[in-house]
Amino acid sequence: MSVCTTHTTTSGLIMRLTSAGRIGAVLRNNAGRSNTKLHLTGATYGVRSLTSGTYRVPKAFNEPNLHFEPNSPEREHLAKALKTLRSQLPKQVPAIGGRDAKVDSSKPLTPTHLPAEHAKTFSEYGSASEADVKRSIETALAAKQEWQDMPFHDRASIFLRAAELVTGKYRFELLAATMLGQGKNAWQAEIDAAAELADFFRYNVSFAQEIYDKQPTVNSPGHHGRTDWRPLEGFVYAVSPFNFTAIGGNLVSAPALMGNVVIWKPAPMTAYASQLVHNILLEAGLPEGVIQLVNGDAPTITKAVYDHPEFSALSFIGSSDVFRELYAKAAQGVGEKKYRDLPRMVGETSGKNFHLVHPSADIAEAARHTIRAAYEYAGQKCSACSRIYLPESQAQLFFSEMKKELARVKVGPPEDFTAFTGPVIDRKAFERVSKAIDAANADPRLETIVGGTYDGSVGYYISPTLYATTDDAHPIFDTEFFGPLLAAHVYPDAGFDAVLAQIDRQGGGFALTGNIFANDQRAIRKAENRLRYAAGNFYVNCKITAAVIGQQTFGGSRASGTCDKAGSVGLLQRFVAPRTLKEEYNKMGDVLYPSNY
Ligand SMILES: NC(=O)c1ccc[n+]([C@@H]2O[C@H](COP(=O)([O-])OP(=O)(O)OC[C@H]3O[C@@H](n4cnc5c(N)ncnc54)[C@H](O)[C@@H]3O)[C@@H](O)[C@H]2O)c1
Ligand SMILES: N[C@@H](CCC=O)C(=O)O
Repeated sequence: MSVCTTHTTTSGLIMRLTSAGRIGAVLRNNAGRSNTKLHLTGATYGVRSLTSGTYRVPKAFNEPNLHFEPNSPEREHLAKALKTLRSQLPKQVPAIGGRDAKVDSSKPLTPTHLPAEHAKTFSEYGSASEADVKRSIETALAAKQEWQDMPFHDRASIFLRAAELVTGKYRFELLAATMLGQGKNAWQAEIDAAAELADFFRYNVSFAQEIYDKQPTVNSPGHHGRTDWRPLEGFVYAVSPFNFTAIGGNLVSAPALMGNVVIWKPAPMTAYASQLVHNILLEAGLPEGVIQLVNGDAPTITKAVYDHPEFSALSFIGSSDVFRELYAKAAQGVGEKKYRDLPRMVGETSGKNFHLVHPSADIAEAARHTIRAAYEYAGQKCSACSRIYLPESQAQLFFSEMKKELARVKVGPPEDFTAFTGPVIDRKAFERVSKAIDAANADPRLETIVGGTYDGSVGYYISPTLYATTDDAHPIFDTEFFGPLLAAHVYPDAGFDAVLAQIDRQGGGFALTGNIFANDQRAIRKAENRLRYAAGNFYVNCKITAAVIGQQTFGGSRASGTCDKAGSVGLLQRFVAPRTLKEEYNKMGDVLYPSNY
């Protein structure tokens, strides 16, 4: 029989000491409800493994895509899921996520609208106050010890189970949420909210295994060196953008898998889709406090996070300006010695991505790739093509191929399966892009090849637009519009070397994605060499969007980000603080060295 005494720690962790020296702990969440029970032995917290073996995680694989052809069963399932979701709108999303989280109806909720139909409210989300965020941080920190002590195989199991939930039970719900809430068509939602999300969960598990496997291989006789891949102390702040449901999933799963706890602030337009992802992780067995989903005003949430001494890393994806602001604030805090650690800044941001067409290229193929890269999802992928460089001899052919193919492209709402592309995300985006179009239409240096129109009466629609110019210094090549707006520079065929220098120089300081279309291998080699720092992802004879997890790691440098590469070991590595261990098996015997005699 063991006797229990109970102690409450400042972090809200209640520990029971038993006469047998075992510690039982009950974690409490914000509301003070007990939600997790565990038994701990001696001074060790967490769930111990009582089985033996160095387990290997299953090999990761890319989720096979569904294609939604007419009359396919998946198209039918998805149409049904869309209809169901529509009938439930607006979806209410609590300020703080969690298994039993409820919307506080005494507080105002913020609406989001369907990008394709702005008169209709899609979600209404609650806003966390500074005090709510502080409590969430404490809840996360209280969950940390148990989480980081959980054997890796068990942590991995949770994310592998989540991948199965994403691709099975919740696939169509996730797709419908991403389609209606973020304005993606079926295919764009499929490659994001089903495939990429599951791929991140599965591949991150393999990347984590790779990290843990990295151990010293050279040991002097009688010595043994090891690496303890510690999670960071404190907590990680993850801030995700509107345009990919999967990105939020990666921003939280990468640090969490390595034993960290995370405060997750998703973009408002993904409040509902992010809640689904969070709930999937909880259903897969993620302990409640490990990822704290917090909605609301970005500066308020950020203030609470940045005021906390245990803020240890920012994991950000979004625009360059916001990242710079968050980076600068963190640096200020570092200067003021606000934090125990030197918080890691991990961020992927904006792009001004290019296609380069060489005179030797297959022009019709280059045009098809360009349409997908520039106009899919209304040009709202960070990787989207927004500047293209065309040789004078091929420019007219390229333009006529673009016109021919674009005549087949339909712009419409996500529920119309025949629509190739849809609206931009919200009024702010619509105003930004339509203003740029007005300016371009009135600019005598630019020739309108296609598009140049917009219609915001029902949804935020901008027609796929292409301008051409011979002005090699036009500011249109330096601004990220984040819409279906492409600008072409027509260069003299003999000026290939000069255009390489121009591409490297232009792009608003960003360096995310770029490519070359060419059949001349010497041109490909030259472009690969000269544009080495102009893009973090450089492609040859294919479009610059749609990197596949496990195949093309993703991320840029210069102003585009810290280039830690989503979908790689590199990203996970940012969320560990390795400890070096060395053990000697021999006795020293003598303090003096032979040379001292
Ligand atoms: N490089 C990549 O991998 C990648 C991927 C997706 C999107 N992006 C970029 O993201 C941008 C589009 O996404 P967006 O419109 O959601 O970006 P955004 O910068 O407006 O918002 C990103 C996130 O930051 C939050 N945020 C905004 N202001 C903030 C502040 N002052 N303090 C704290 N948080 C704040 C937002 O609420 C959101 O959660 C584009 O620039 C695109 O290129 C980059
Ligand atoms: N990784 C995606 C882009 C993500 C940003 O929006 C791509 O490669 O197209």
